[in-house]
Amino acid sequence: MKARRSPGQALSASVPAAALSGRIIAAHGRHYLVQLPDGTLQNCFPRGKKSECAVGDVVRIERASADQGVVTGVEPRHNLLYRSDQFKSKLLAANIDQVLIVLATEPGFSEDLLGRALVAAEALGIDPLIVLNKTDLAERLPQARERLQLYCDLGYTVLEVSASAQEEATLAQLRPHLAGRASILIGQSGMGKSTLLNLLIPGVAARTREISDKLDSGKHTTTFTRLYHLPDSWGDGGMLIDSPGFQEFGLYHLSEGMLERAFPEFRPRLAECRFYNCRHLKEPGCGVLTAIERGEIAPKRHALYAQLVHETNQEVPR
Ligand SMILES: Nc1nc2c(ncn2[C@@H]2O[C@H](COP(=O)(O)OP(=O)(O)OP(=O)(O)O)[C@@H](O)[C@H]2O)c(=O)[nH]1
Ligand SMILES: [Zn+2]
Repeated sequence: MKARRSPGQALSASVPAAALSGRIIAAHGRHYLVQLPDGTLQNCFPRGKKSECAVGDVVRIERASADQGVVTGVEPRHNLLYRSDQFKSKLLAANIDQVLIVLATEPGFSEDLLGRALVAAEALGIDPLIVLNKTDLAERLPQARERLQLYCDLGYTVLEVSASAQEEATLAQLRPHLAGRASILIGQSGMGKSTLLNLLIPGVAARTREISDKLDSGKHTTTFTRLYHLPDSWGDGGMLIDSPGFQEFGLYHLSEGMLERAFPEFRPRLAECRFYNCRHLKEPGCGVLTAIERGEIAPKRHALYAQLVHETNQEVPR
């Protein structure tokens, strides 16, 4: 077995009593912006070399100067969403309730990325919400619906919206799902993530500039993960986290045992496998493989599972 240290583990231990407490609302490498209860933003850095935090983390800080601080501790997390391969981990967000996967009718979306985002959410035990945007492009809609039918059949919620052509209707559809919860937006480039964010967070451009100015301290503009508060009128403490678009969604940190359970359609079959340690790849008497033969599990879902199992077994080069 590989020994895997969870990111951020090193920091969780000691929390000094008299420190200030706030939430990380933006992160760029080891540079964090921490929002304090009075609304001020502090530029913060972790103390230890290995210590990592994520947007959404509630941290204790010690003020080093008027607008600088040192992160001295992290409150226990409910969860931590991250990507990883055998070389590195990339933290996405902590303490989230929902993964909002933004897809579009045009350009075509990557089903691989969708599948991985669903697995990541399942592994954390949080809800995924699939949002199909640009439904106003009517000629592209049937094909997108066809590609998403499998995921509807698996029980995932798919909302059809049009962020630029039907603003009010889109807001009305999303609001009940987002209000009072912490959601992270995930999507490939071009799906309309920024358009959605602009719609959901009034004044987001100015807010982003403020964060960017602080975080970059006058240097080049980079992309980074940011947390926005949903409008007060939406009710209690809802948050939306925007992550920079990415092409790869490695889930190296998920063990085979976690992977098999992250496919909801596999779960009822696991007890049917002849061998208690069945890997569901080519074992005789496998409940999952039998269900595929009967047409009850989609081969492409199993192909994704097999690929993730392959990736998680990659050796770390010495
Ligand atoms: N027809 C249509 N176009 C849309 C809709 N939403 C967004 N777009 C367009 O799709 C393009 C991409 O939208 P963005 O919001 O920039 O997409 P993004 O996912 O943030 O992409 P990146 O900025 O590359 O990360 C823009 O030209 C938008 O105007 C929609 O509901 N319908
Ligand atoms: Zn099996």
